[in-house]
Order: sequence, then C-alpha cells, then structure tokens
Amino acid sequence: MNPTMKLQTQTFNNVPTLPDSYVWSTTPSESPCLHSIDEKQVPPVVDIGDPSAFSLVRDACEKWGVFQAINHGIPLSLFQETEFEARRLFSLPTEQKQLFARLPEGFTGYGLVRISRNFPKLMWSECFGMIGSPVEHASQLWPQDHANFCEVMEQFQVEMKTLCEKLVAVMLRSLGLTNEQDTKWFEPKNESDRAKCFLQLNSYPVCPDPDRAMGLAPHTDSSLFTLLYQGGINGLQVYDDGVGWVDVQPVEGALVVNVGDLMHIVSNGRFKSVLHRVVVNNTRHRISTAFFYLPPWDAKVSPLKKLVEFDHLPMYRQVTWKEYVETKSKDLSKALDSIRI
Ligand SMILES: C=C1C[C@]23C[C@H]1CC[C@H]2[C@@]12CCC[C@@](C)(C(=O)O1)[C@H]2[C@@H]3C(=O)O
Ligand SMILES: O=C(O)CCC(=O)C(=O)O
Ligand SMILES: [Fe+2]
Repeated sequence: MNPTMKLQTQTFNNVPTLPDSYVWSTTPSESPCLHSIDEKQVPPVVDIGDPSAFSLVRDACEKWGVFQAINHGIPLSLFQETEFEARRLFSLPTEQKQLFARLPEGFTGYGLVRISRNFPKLMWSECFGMIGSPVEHASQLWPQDHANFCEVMEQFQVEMKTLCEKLVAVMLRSLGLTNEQDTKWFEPKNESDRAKCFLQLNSYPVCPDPDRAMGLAPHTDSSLFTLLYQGGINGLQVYDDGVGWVDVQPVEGALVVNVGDLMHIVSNGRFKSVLHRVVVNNTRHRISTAFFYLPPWDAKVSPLKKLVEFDHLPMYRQVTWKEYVETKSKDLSKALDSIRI
C-alpha cells in the first residue's frame, strides 16, 4: 500500500478543509457546467421498449455518446439493494478496506480508480472493482457476513449482462448490422465469443470544498459501453463539444448508457466515446455502480466490415482490449489516436 493510497483512504473521515493533494487546478468551478433546462441540450432519455428505440439509440450514440435508458426491465429494488451493500462496504474502517487493496496492475479490489496514476492530484473518491463473484475479497472482509453482499452483486451482474446483450444488439442493428459475423458478441456461439464484464462500485464521500476537488477526472471508458446507475445524487457530467460540461440529471430507475472507446472503434467512429467526469458535493455521500461491457479479452476489435465498405475507409487498426487498456494507461487522451489509420 503506497503512502498516497494510505492517505487517500484515510482522508475522507470528516476533514474540515481539503488537503492540498486533493486541490485540482482545473476545478469544476474553472470549467463550469451548463445547468441546462433546454432538453435539446442534455443527453436524451430513451425508452428502450419504444418501437423507435433503434433510431433514438443511434441518434443519441452519434450525437452525445450517452443516453439514459428507461423501461429496461431491471427492478429498482435491485439497484437499491446494490447501493445498500456498496454503502455497507465503503463504510468499513479504512484499515479493513485496505486489507484487499487492488494490486497496481490489477482490476479487482479496493482503492483508487485505475486512472489516478495519470494525474498529479488525488480524486475525492474510492472504488471497489469485481469480475463476477466478489467472494474472494468479501470473505476476507466479513468472514461471517458476506453472503448477502455476494448474492446481490452476482445477481446484479447477471441482470446487467442480459441487458447489455439486448443493448449491443440494438446498437449494432441500428447501424444496419444483422449478419452472423456482426452479432457474435450478443448471440455468442461459443465461450470465446462471449463478451466480458466488469463491475465497479464508486464512492464519493461528502467533500468539505467540492468546487476545488474532483470526484472522477475527465475520461472516456475503455469499454464497448458502460451501464451506470448513479442513484439519486447528482455528480456525473458529460462533455459536449458545442455546449461544454453538461449535468446528467439522475432519473429514478434510469440507467446511464455511455459509449466507450471500443464501440467508437467498432462503429468506425460513428458512435461517440463520451468524455465524462464526476463532481462532488458537501452534503451527501454519492455511490454509483458502473458495469463495463467488454469484448472477450483477446478478441481483435476493429471497425465492423460492413461499415468500411465503399467510401468509408477504416479509421482504426485492430486492437485487443488488453492492448488498448495498456496503451491508455500510458496516456489517457492519446489512446485512440495511437491506433488511428
Ligand atoms: C474494465 C476496465 C475499465 C477501466 C479499466 C478496467 C478496470 C477499471 C476500469 C475503470 C473504472 C473507473 C474509471 C476508469 C477510467 C478507471 O480508471 O478504471 C475505468 C477504466 C477504463 O474504462 O479505462
Ligand atoms: O460515478 C459516476 O457517475 C461515473 C463513474 C464512471 O465514469 C466510471 O466508473 O467510469
Ligand atoms: Fe467512466
């Protein structure tokens, strides 16, 4: 556990002022958010059961790279149970949480978000990542009392994965892709074609000076897309070239669907990988659950054939997810350019 990480997890308990290591120069107050009331200037809410869902999803992915999905079929109670268990985990004493710190190169476990290494200042957040069952870590945390946490997290991932397979079908079919080759990720014929998933619980404690802190620095996700349940507390903002930073106002029961870098590649640049960040507040502890839908670990991801016929040359060369995440961890903003054709 390096000292920075140790400090980070001890800082959150009711400090009166923001430690300097958490004061960001380009703070939210420097790059303000447009608190738009015009619904044209905010990411759309899409009823995915709507007959015109295909065109609504396509338009949202092309213009914004993000939309809020409703009528997705996952009960609100499951989100509430997941949030409850996440709060139980993050409310544990720091020493206990540090027992299963995520390894520097690892993905699962407790600690700072992975991109923290790319920034000079610390983010006002902590997280816990898992792939499938969290029992390995949870049993260390709560030797006698980890069953409910594991059951809820596993059930949550099962439901989210099923929804992802529906959504990826809508996205690809909205691009006119219907043949076997293009549907292998959501109608896998064999295990190697099966997409992978990663669940990240994010915790943003109450902050004494939210305008000078950063909950989660601006980034794009290295996923095909990410399903995000942000609970009822504001914080997520997306960047729109024409407008600047825009709040994604929480809609009860809605799931934020944000396009990731890999769907941007697969769609040959048509779907936008949305830049987003999280700002914190001084009254409520915000929890979010981010479910990353990923291609199989070694799948060679490249623009889908059907999108590069005729006058559309491929914009990106093929890359595996592992290669891409490695490239990105070196330089967040140049990863896509590094594979540009
Ligand atoms: C499955 C993923 C996606 C990762 C890498 C890997 C495990 C951790 C994920 C996140 C989660 C938090 C934001 C992010 C930017 C981060 O720092 O760690 C994500 C990153 C990415 O989307 O690049
Ligand atoms: O907490 C949020 O609203 C967003 C989290 C996020 O962007 C991520 O985990 O990649
Ligand atoms: Fe993200």
